[in-house]
Amino acid sequence: MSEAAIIDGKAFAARLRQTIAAEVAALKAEHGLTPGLAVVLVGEDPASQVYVRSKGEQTLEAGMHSETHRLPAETSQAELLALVERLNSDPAVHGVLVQFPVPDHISQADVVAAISPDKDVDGLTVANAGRLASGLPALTPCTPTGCMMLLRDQLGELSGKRAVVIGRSNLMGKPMAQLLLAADCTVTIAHSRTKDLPAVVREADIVVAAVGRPQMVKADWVKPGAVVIDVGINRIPKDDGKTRLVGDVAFDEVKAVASAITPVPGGVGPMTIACLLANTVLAAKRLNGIGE
Ligand SMILES: Nc1nc(=O)c2c([nH]1)NC[C@@H]1CN(c3ccc(C(=O)N[C@@H](CCC(=O)O)C(=O)O)cc3)C=[N+]21
Repeated sequence: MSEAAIIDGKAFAARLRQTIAAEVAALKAEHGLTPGLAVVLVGEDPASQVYVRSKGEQTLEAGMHSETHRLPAETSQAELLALVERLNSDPAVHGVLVQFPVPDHISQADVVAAISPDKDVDGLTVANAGRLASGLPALTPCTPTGCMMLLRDQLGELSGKRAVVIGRSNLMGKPMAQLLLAADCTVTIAHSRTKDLPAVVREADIVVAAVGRPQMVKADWVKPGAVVIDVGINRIPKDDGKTRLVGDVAFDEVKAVASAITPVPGGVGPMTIACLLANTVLAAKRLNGIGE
């Protein structure tokens, strides 16, 4: 067997952002509509600051309206909810994203519940999760949406494939499973209580790893020729005291077995932000009654 193709999510995301920029230009010219994204960051989590900055920059590069609301860590839940309410009714804003994690004194569930489903570009509200599960038009979470694009590009038809999703979070594992199911895959959701996880993963034509455990998925867990999508973003210490980014998959060994694999960084991560822009454009069109 030859080595796996390395799926270039960075390049794919750059092309997707160009397509989005062209669509934004057309919306401006034909409808006088500028899609707008508001990102809210509470506190000073260093990783979140980096992500939020990239989101703002890429939103502007696509020709969209961008606003970033940076609130101190002591912000009360009531203050945060009041900001979300204001953004819900602001006609220049079509997407509202509150960056996670939020500080411990704020309930993530309450924050999500306050976001208008029509502006929920994270696809996290109960309304959007239910719409996705029911096969209705929805805003779908960005990371799984990006994974689906990479899978379709790699495999073409997904119908009938066996997919194993490792991880069951509301942001990633559950919506990923729903999207794969909607594409007619046979889907298993595995998690920390799954018995004999390696044997379950070995059944899969498509493996999506989203557990947050560095390099957990080993070569002997993977069926030869499977496509492996690595959603993990783990910082591990290097010998020189600095850190490096690794996924949930033992990349160097798994690439000898898989037919295609996403690297970390440069795989799924860049797709997440590109899909956030795509969701914001979609929300702007739906809010303004413009057909897809
Ligand atoms: N409400 C909310 N929605 C989110 O979608 C959300 C969130 N909160 N909180 C944190 C996670 C994480 N996340 C990433 C986005 C981009 C990269 C990304 O661009 N990664 C690059 C670079 C990574 C780096 O160098 O640090 C890569 O993998 O190549 C990674 C992770 C969105 N998240």
